[in-house]
Amino acid sequence: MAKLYFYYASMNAGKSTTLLQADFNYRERGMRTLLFTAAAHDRGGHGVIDSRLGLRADAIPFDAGTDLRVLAEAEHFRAPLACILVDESQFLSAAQVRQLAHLADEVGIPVLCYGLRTDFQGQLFPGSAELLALADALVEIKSVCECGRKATMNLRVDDEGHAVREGAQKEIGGNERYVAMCRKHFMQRTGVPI
Ligand SMILES: Nc1ncnc2c1ncn2[C@@H]1O[C@H](COP(=O)(O)OP(=O)(O)O)[C@@H](O)[C@H]1O
Ligand SMILES: Cc1cn([C@H]2C[C@H](O)[C@@H](COP(=O)(O)O)O2)c(=O)[nH]c1=O
Ligand SMILES: [Zn+2]
Repeated sequence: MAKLYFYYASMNAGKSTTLLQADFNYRERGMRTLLFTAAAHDRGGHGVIDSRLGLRADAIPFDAGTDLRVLAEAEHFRAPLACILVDESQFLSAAQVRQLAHLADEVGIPVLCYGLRTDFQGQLFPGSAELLALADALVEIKSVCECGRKATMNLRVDDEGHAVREGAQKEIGGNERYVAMCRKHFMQRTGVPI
């Protein structure tokens, strides 16, 4: 049975790199894949998955109105897909995650989602919450805080490097705007009351 996977991590942990390696692995064996990424996440260009190691691939951009099930079924009908890979899956809606679950369960295509677990306030993203609830496999991709502990949280910083505590959940950016860190240091820097 095809499965729905959620590979989750903090920022700068290697999610996009791992996705692009998995994609290459399928394609070098002659199998067809379908890639999605969030339209809003245009750090490396619109509809592009880019890793900090320099790997890049074009992907179908999704926004709130995208029906991933319809798009994937049409592609699968044209020529069978071996796998669907979704980057920035924290930005999926709950309904879109259910579309992906349908593709795994009813169409038989494995779906690999890569994304953040929590935002700059330590709250789940909508897509991450639904993936944590529905995925067959939850796989953590690990990275380290400056102290050597596992980095599980994402601190948003301003231009002076000060912690940002309030703001919209979605703010596209990279290493200049976010620092992955362990929970202890995230709590200390944000001053979140216990
Ligand atoms: N030149 C490099 N050589 C090896 N690793 C690198 C290099 N540049 C960045 N990295 C590593 O790549 C990882 C970030 O990869 P990326 O796929 O962009 O992360 P994510 O998608 O999780 O934000 C980090 O662990 C970083 O240390
Ligand atoms: C923590 C957090 C992140 N984002 C955005 C910032 C980036 O554009 C992506 C994550 O990129 P990655 O390096 O591929 O992991 O998500 C956001 O909008 N809000 C947040 O709280
Ligand atoms: Zn730390």
